[in-house]
Amino acid sequence: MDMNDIREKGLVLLGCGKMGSAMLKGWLDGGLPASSVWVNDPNPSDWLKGIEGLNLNAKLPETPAVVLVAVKPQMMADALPTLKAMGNGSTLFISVAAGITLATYEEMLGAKTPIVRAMPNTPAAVGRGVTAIIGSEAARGDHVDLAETLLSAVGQVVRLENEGQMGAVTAISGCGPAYTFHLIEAMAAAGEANGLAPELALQLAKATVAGAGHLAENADEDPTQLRINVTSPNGVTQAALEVLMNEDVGFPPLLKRAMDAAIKRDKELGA
Ligand SMILES: NC(=O)c1ccc[n+]([C@@H]2O[C@H](COP(=O)([O-])OP(=O)(O)OC[C@H]3O[C@@H](n4cnc5c(N)ncnc54)[C@H](OP(=O)(O)O)[C@@H]3O)[C@@H](O)[C@H]2O)c1
Ligand code: PRO
Repeated sequence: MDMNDIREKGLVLLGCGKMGSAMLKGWLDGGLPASSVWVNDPNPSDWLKGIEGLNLNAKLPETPAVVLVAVKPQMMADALPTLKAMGNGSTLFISVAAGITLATYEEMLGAKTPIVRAMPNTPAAVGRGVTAIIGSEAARGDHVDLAETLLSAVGQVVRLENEGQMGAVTAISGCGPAYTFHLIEAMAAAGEANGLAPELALQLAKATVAGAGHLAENADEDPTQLRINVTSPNGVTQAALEVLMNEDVGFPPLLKRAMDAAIKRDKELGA
C-alpha cells in the first residue's frame, strides 16, 4: 500500500476544520490530486469550496484506501457510525482525535479494522508538522507504513512504542504550537509595554522564535549549549533567565503544570 492506493481508491477526510485543513493543504501542495480526496464536513470553509476537483460532501467511495478522522473527540460518537460499513475491511482508518483510544475505535468500527492513531500539529499546513503514530492490533506493517507515508507529506513522523505515550506526546507536539504562539504574543506584548510599536514588536518576536527553532533543529549543539551561547556571563540574557529559569516560579514548573493539565484533559476526553 502506498500513495498510489490513495490516488486510485481515495482518501476520505471526516471533519475538515483547523487540523484537517492544515493537513489537506500540505497534501495538495505536495501533489495529491484534489479529485482523490472526499471531504465530509457539515460547514465547509470557503477555502474548501474553492478547491477545484475536490469531492466535497459528495457520495463516498465504498472502499477508500484511507479514512482520516479529524472531528472533535466530542463529535466522534455522532460522526463515526456513518462510516461503520467501511470497518473490518481493507480501508485504513487514521484518527487524529485527542484522547480517543484505539479500543474505542475498535468498538465502533469492528476489531478487524486497521486503525492508526496519530497526533499531528498545525505546522503541517506549511509542511513542518510532526506527527506521532501507533497502530492497532489489526494494523499490519504496510498499514502503518502507509500512514507514515501520508503524514510524512506534511512533516516529520515518529512511531510510538505504545499507546500510553500518546497523552504526553499530545501535550508536547500536538498542543505545543499553541504554547509557542503564546510565547510570541507574550514577548511582543512585553516589547510593546517597553515602548516598541506593536508591528515591530511582533515582527521581532515571530522572527526570533522561527529563527531559534530553525537553529535548534539544524545546529550541531544541543538546546542547552545554544542557550549558553546567547548568555553572556553577567549580561542581559542572564538577567532574564534568572527570572525564567527560577525553579519555583519559572518556565520549568509552569510548563510542567501546563502539560500535566493537558495530559489530564486528554485522559478525560478518552474516558
Ligand atoms: N487543532 C489542532 O492543533 C489539532 C492538533 C492535533 C489533533 N487535533 C485533533 O483534530 C481534531 C479536529 O480538531 P480541529 O482543531 O481541527 O477542530 P475543528 O476545527 O472544530 O474541526 C472539526 C471539523 O469537523 C466538523 N464536523 C463536526 N461534526 C461532523 C460530522 N458529524 N461529520 C463530519 N464533520 C464534522 C466540524 O464542523 P463544525 O465546525 O460545523 O462543527 C469542523 O469543521 C480533534 O479531534 C483534535 O483533537 C487537533
Ligand atoms: N489541539 C487539540 C486540543 O486542543 C489536540 C491537540 C491540539 O484538544
